[in-house]
Amino acid sequence: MSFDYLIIGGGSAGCVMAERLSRNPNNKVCLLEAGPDDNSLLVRIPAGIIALMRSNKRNWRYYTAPQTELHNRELYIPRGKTLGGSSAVNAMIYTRGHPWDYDHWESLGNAGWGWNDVLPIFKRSQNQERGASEFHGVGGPLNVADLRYHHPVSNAFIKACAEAGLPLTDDFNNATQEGVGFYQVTQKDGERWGVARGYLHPAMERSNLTVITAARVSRLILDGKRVIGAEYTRKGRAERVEAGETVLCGGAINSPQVLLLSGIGPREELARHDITVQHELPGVGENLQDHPDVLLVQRSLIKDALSLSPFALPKHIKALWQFVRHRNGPLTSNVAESGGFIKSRAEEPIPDLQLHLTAAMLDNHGLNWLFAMGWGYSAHVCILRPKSRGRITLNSANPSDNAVIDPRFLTHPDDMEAMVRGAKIIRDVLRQEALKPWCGDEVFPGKAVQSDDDYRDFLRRKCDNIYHPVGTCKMGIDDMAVVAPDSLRVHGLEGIRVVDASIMPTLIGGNTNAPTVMIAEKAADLMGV
Ligand SMILES: Cc1cc2nc3c(=O)[nH]c(=O)nc-3n(C[C@H](O)[C@H](O)[C@H](O)COP(=O)(O)OP(=O)(O)OC[C@H]3O[C@@H](n4cnc5c(N)ncnc54)[C@H](O)[C@@H]3O)c2cc1C
Repeated sequence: MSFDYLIIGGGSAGCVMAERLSRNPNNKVCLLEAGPDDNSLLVRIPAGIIALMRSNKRNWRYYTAPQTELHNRELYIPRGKTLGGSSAVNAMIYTRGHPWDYDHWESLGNAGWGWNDVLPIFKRSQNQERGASEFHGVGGPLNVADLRYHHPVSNAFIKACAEAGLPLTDDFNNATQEGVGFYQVTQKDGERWGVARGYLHPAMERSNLTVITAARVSRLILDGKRVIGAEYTRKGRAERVEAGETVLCGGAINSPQVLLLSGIGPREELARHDITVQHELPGVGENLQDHPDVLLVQRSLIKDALSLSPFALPKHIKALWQFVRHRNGPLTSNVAESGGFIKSRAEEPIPDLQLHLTAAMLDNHGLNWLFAMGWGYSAHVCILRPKSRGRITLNSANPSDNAVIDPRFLTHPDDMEAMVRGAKIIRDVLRQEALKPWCGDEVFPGKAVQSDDDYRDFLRRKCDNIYHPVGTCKMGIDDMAVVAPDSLRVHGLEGIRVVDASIMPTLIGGNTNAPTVMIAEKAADLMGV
């Protein structure tokens, strides 16, 4: 098979690329996705995230390497494995980060990626249901809506934040970002509106776009320094596809893995696995950044939480009816309805913490079933610009082995101290008057945690991640950069670009789906399509 363009990975970025590249009927475009299609009720129903978190079918279900600062725990890393990628399994929160993040990218040598350059792209890629404004656009493919359902404890959490002296806001995507409130979500008419729904599904009507699912790319095919296609396996058979240009959209974990398997990366890492060096590029897999996150959990006196208890069954049946009949009620919840961006101390120039409140008892990403059968609520706090840096390496040269994911969480001491400040702030919020009707026993951090050392110990035991790995094929002009800012072409190679969350030079201060869509839209602009 031969195409003009080959897209590897049908996730957030891959869906945008497929739509943009196939707009011109003269372009023959092929999209290879490792997972199945996204035709699933669990994907459509927003609260389906609870089941997708455990899915073997549409979730890669990765684990990190042992984290040295976290008692060598191996942390769960869910990633979407279906059309739409992680946008098909995510919490649908629509945030972009702070304008500073993009001006910072530009200051690192990435001309054209400053806030004033990217704001128009964010605006044109969205359909803001509240209407157009200085910061929002209408008519774009990504539908951005207010939640149709708010759990009472999410409301009380916002009030408690105000009582604790935190600012409130009704828009996290303005110039300041600061404040607590309800998140807006990528939903439409009460259903998840992932990037596949917004971009890919309409484009799949086009005869010049071929989408092949269950096709896992094992390596790129090179002719000298030019990439001419890729090999993939489907139903146990090895296949190949050739293309004039290949766009790698495998996400921050799989894109570097595919490059490494193809002999593109740091010499020593390739040598360790007897992979012939096709192109030495020391930055591939380096610079991994993710948001470390911890949960503070309260038991609830009122039994109204999202519980997996059998006693909650009648409520769940009613919720299903509300969803089926009216597309509203608890099943339209994104399960992290309220939260926001705050400063961990007065001298921070911009918010350095993000909060998410879940009206459920959560431990280990909800994978702890027994715990989730309790009645309670959980407040996440994460630091937005961690200084720790990790890496993606190979387990082996076998393409069906998972990569080694080592975010090295909290290895930078400043990250630990910011997490301690964050945990203290949230604990204070959870004790405020507005939450008193719910406030039962504290589960985490627990009564014994009082001193700063206790908090550090708590974080070593419980700190985890909140699903935003980026940076492993970073954009830039320095020695460790993998792609060039003016084209997203891989340095030193022809016929190959990387377009996904892995190109972020630094992690933005917010959830990463909308920024990934922006990256892909901008990539298409740079390609002139
Ligand atoms: C549980 C969860 C909750 C999240 N919540 C939010 C949120 O509320 N808001 C937000 O903004 N962000 C959220 N995120 C993050 C956001 O969804 C991601 O940052 C974004 O989707 C990343 O897009 P991507 O294109 O880089 O990668 P992905 O969307 O992960 O896409 C990569 C695609 O490539 C495919 N692939 C990988 N390797 C291969 C291969 N070898 N061959 C073929 N195909 C391959 C994968 O199956 C996948 O479909 C969440 C993520 C998760 C996992």
